[in-house]
Amino acid sequence: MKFLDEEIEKYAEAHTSEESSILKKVHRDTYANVIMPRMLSGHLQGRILATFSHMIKPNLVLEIGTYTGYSALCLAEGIADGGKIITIDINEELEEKVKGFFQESDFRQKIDYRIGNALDIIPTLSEKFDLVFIDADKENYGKYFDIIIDKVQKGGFIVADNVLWSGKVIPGKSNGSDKDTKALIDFNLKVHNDTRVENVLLPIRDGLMILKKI
Ligand SMILES: C[S@@+](CC[C@H](N)C(=O)[O-])C[C@H]1O[C@@H](n2cnc3c(N)ncnc32)[C@H](O)[C@@H]1O
Repeated sequence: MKFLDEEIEKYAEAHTSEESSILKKVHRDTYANVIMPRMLSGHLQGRILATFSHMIKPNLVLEIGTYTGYSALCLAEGIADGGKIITIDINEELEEKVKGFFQESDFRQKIDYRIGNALDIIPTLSEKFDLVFIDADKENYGKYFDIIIDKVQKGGFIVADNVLWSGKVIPGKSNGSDKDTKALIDFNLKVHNDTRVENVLLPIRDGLMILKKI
């Protein structure tokens, strides 16, 4: 399913700042050579993530789900001097390619790329994050929230991708029985009812849940 009406998406992209040359390269290479390229955030969502990063000016960012590095490069754009993004992915097959992209970018010093299961790595992190982007396996979204919430600064943000799941989270649009749909329905309800955060569900692309820790 296309996330947005095609004409609207084209118009929005035509009136949005261009991607950098490295982002264009990651995009092109991912679509030519990597399976499931639709997982990559893309032009419009990438500029939104970069804008959030510029607005927050974070010292420390955590990303769960690097894939080919597109969103990590966008999130790195607004990081304060001396700050960094830790980005985690379980897929070691993409490691060399992604390292090459990061190395080629202006943000090579700011990106700490780790390979492994985020559920194992996150509990070992002692940092406090200003911004967290959750974009990995949907069935663990609730667990990711539980293990990161105490590692987010007061006033910091968590952004979770794909929370609309092509509309399947809407009552009656699916029977809600596949595990990813069920996990996202549970996640949306869980964070909406959690008094430690304020939230807004942005119906952009496949849905971005924005949580502010209060
Ligand atoms: C949707 S893609 C990420 C897309 C990327 N954030 C972007 O916008 O370009 C999801 C990624 O999560 C990774 N992933 C899945 N389960 C994981 C886990 N338990 N720990 C770390 N990464 C995981 C997958 O290997 C995949 O590369």
